[in-house]
Amino acid sequence: MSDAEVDLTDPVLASEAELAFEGALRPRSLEEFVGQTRVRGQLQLLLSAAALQQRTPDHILLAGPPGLGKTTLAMIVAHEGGRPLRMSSGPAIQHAGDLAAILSSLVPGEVLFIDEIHRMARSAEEMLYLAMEDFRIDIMVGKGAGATSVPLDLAPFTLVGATTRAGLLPNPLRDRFGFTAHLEFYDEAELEQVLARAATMLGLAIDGEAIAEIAGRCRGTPRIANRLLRRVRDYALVHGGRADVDAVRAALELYDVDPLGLDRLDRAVMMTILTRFGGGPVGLNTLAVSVGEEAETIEAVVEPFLVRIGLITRTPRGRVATPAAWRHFGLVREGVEGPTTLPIDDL
Ligand SMILES: Nc1ncnc2c1ncn2[C@@H]1O[C@H](COP(=O)(O)OP(=O)(O)OP(=O)(O)O)[C@@H](O)[C@H]1O
Repeated sequence: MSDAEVDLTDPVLASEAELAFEGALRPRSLEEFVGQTRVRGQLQLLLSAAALQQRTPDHILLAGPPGLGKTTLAMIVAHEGGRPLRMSSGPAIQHAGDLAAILSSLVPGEVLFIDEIHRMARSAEEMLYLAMEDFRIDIMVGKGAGATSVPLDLAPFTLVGATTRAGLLPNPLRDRFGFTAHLEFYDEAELEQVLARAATMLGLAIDGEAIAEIAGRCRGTPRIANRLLRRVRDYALVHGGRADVDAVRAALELYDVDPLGLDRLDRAVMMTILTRFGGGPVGLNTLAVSVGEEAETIEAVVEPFLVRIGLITRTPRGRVATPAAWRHFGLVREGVEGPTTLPIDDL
């Protein structure tokens, strides 16, 4: 996908240009990593203890929505311990053999990062149990009645698994991680730090007010913060002006990112709940069909943000719009008296 096709507020990484841009901005140490104070402290302790005992650190599971820093933390785990890093992902491991090839070629102490670990093949998952616990796998040789299993010792390694859907991992796999970190959305002060750091690295002169304006619109997600900053930089460059708050507002209006950070898909979801289903409740699949998007995207990307900023709630019968949502979209629920619009500050 080209840079121009990237949806600006989609927290999932998409374009090649962005990959290079992110690589340049990635923090390299826990100290440089902004926010997630608790997780940072926990990881620091785990890594320091392993270093003192001269052993490989425990396996680590990183859970949380896309773009919050899971890949960055995996790289930091390797970097801080001076260990090599091997990167793979669940969708790339479709057979136990794919995993056996990776595991058998690890060098002692290597960090193996498996992104989207919940999408790995079931047969590979089972192989991973033994590998994580005993640094050993059983390889099946031959077929049918003559098949035998040959044990293969592995070099000790640290598995860092990342998932946006921790609930989808089978318990035996989840239990084999020595530590699970739940990454949280970032608050605005933290996002301002992420943005200020990125602006410095990009050599972009931007004032505090402009940074705060971007921080308020990036859905608690550093990846989106960096992406919006890039568009603001382009805007200032093309218009020959400063990257000030006016440039931020103009650039983000151009890209259809509203003051709450809602994009076109968020708005489509909200308007569907509000106008087609009278505010809900609406089931996830019905909602997905109505807006023409995959249920998984709505559940993993759109919904957590809308819940977080208080525009919808999840009930056993489906998604329901909150009074704040009616106000934000300037709508009135049938049969309910009230003003049609209230300022966004009221949310
Ligand atoms: N705590 C942080 N401090 C500074 N920058 C950060 C932080 N977390 C993430 N970033 C920035 O956001 C970008 C995205 O982070 P990263 O790729 O680690 O997210 P992710 O959770 O692995 O996403 P995905 O699950 O989609 O791969 C990084 O390139 C980095 O520049």
